[in-house]
Amino acid sequence: MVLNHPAPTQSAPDFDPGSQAPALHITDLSKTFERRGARVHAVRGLSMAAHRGQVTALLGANGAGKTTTLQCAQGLLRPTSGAVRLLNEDPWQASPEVRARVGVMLQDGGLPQAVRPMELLRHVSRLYRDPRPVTELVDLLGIEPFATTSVRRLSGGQRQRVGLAAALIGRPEVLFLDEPSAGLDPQSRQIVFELIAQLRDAGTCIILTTHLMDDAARLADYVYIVHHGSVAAQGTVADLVSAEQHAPVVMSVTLPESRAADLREQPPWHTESFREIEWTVKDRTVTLTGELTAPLIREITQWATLDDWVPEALSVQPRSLEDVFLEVSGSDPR
Ligand SMILES: Nc1ncnc2c1ncn2[C@@H]1O[C@H](COP(=O)(O)OP(=O)(O)OP(=O)(O)O)[C@@H](O)[C@H]1O
Repeated sequence: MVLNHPAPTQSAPDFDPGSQAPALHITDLSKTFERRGARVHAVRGLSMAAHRGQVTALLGANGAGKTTTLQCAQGLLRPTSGAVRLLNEDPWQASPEVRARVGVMLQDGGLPQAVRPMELLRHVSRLYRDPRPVTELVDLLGIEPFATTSVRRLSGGQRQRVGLAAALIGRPEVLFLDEPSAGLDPQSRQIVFELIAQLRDAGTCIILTTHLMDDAARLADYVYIVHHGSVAAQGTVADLVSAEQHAPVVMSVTLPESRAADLREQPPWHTESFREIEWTVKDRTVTLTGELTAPLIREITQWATLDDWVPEALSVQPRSLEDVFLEVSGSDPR
């Protein structure tokens, strides 16, 4: 994991140096808006890269700057400063050829309300030279039952699926997905996730935003945690939760009934070396939370096995992506 404090203007990593240049490369991007006379810094010095054949996730709390970043990357917003290269062009001035190689699914589908999904998809398909057959996407995403119902009457999850189909018609090399699983029921979510994995395996560069840890953990090859408009941490999910960088946070030991009194005597967590560790005792279980380094874990296990008895339960839980996220983004809602 790379933790970035404070928001630096670091250049984004080349995830696989042996492969081609990143399909999307953002360097030191900033975007400010004027709102009622005040300046809003939506993105501040954000750098990132996204590669073909990979899913890159922007993970962040509400208002962190994810959508604004994607909109700059898609050429829908002009950056205040910084550089964006999408398929080696500036997306703000991109040629129609480059635009045709990019698929975008906006939050909540971003679809016109009055049209029916089938009409819409057929219309979109006429814009491309070699479109993916509409019927194939309708089947794949289970759109058939509501293909002739106007978008206005569709549920959020149905709109998402139509939006995704529309984004895929042009066989995009780069696919942007803003909150792809928002509003999806578990079955649709599964279908969408499998589709994303297939597209990734076929070489598509997929860039998605989410605030769902689960989505990022399941889908992403590389994660950028965005906080207050810049990258606060980045890495693969495995890197981000790595026990080598930061020790597991939670350890619990349950003593057998016969040793319960030991919890009240002089266990190691009363010593100076445990001063940064929080601990609680409930019944016969002690739970320790904090930066549990190997020596501290050894002290606990030695204590628990001192007189040749075996604890009733002993567990060390690794940090989850959510723990990491809360650590870098803080726990206050925005
Ligand atoms: N057009 C705009 N005018 C003024 N402020 C804006 C505009 N667009 C975004 N912002 C502000 O910029 C900040 C970042 O917004 P953005 O939509 O990029 O965040 P986000 O990470 O996508 O959030 P969410 O998860 O809620 O979609 C927010 O404070 C938002 O209010």
